Amino acid sequence: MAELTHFLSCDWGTSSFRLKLVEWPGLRVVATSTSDEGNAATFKQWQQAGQPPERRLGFYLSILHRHVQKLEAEFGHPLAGTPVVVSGMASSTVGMLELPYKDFPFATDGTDLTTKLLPATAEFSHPVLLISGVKTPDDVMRGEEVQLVGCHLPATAEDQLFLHPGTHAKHVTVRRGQAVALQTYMTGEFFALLSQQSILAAAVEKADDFQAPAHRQAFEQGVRTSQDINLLHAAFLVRTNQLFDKLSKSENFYYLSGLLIGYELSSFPADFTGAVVLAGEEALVQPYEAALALLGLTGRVASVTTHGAEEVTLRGQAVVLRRALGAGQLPSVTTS
Ligand SMILES: O=C(O)C(=O)C[C@@H](O)[C@H](O)CO
Repeated sequence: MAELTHFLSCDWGTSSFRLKLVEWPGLRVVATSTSDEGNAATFKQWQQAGQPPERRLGFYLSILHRHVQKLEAEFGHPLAGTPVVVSGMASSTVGMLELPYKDFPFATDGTDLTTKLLPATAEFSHPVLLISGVKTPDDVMRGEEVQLVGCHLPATAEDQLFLHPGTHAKHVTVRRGQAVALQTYMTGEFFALLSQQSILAAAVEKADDFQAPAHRQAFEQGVRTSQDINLLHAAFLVRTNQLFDKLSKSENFYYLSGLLIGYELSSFPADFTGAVVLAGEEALVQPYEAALALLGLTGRVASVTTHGAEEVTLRGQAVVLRRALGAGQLPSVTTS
């Protein structure tokens, strides 16, 4: 038996899989294994495999196992017994094991999130702490609630707005240490569908240089257009931008991004003057920050602070892991 020195952080989303070996309690990432084996693709594979329902958990754990082996090889030590903390869509209808949502409101210090502990077995030698999502009467999230907890928001008298860009962008209102309202915007998913599967695919080319002046300009043009023109018409302008040589394909990528983010932010609450907390992948946080400024929202609110996705995921998972350790649900020692 040895003292707990590491945990495995699994952020298993709809379209991506991320496993990290993390030092405990310092939260330094030692090794990472990522893939596009998101829950949507894994669930499809599971359905195609035609196995009985009782094998589903094992099917998902075998993917986890393969990634743990990669980390083990990189780390150079066995990881048997090291706990895995899993957040995201793994607890959903398309995940390894469906867990019920925790109802809103929930405490932003992470004390009342729903979790399930799956003990280590002969096939998978790690206890798994699976974190469930949260729901309002008409909206849900899985994964972002852990990142919200990882923002370590102070319980202020003034409302805070947690913005999480992504496939399903989340806007969560926080009041005195409680998350009280949620709206999901399918911004990232619409972007993927329009830019990859519609007629606009021929007019758009993926780019990853938001700061290039021409890209930034095209993005800002998209944000401005979103405030004046109907979405269904403005989307077609992506095609005519290219037909009439107004924008290059990579500029169009940012124009479409600006359009959709602009439409999403159109519903920013008119009377909100509190603090905005923007957390997510850097490539998404940057354009949201720019759009907030362009729309005059940055000047109107108390502050806009930003956090990276990895930082808030690890900190949020650490809160939940610490709670499980404190409650004696998990041994504070590993078996290797
Ligand atoms: O719980 C579910 O079934 C969801 O669809 C939640 C989803 O929106 C995630 O929060 C982000 O992809």
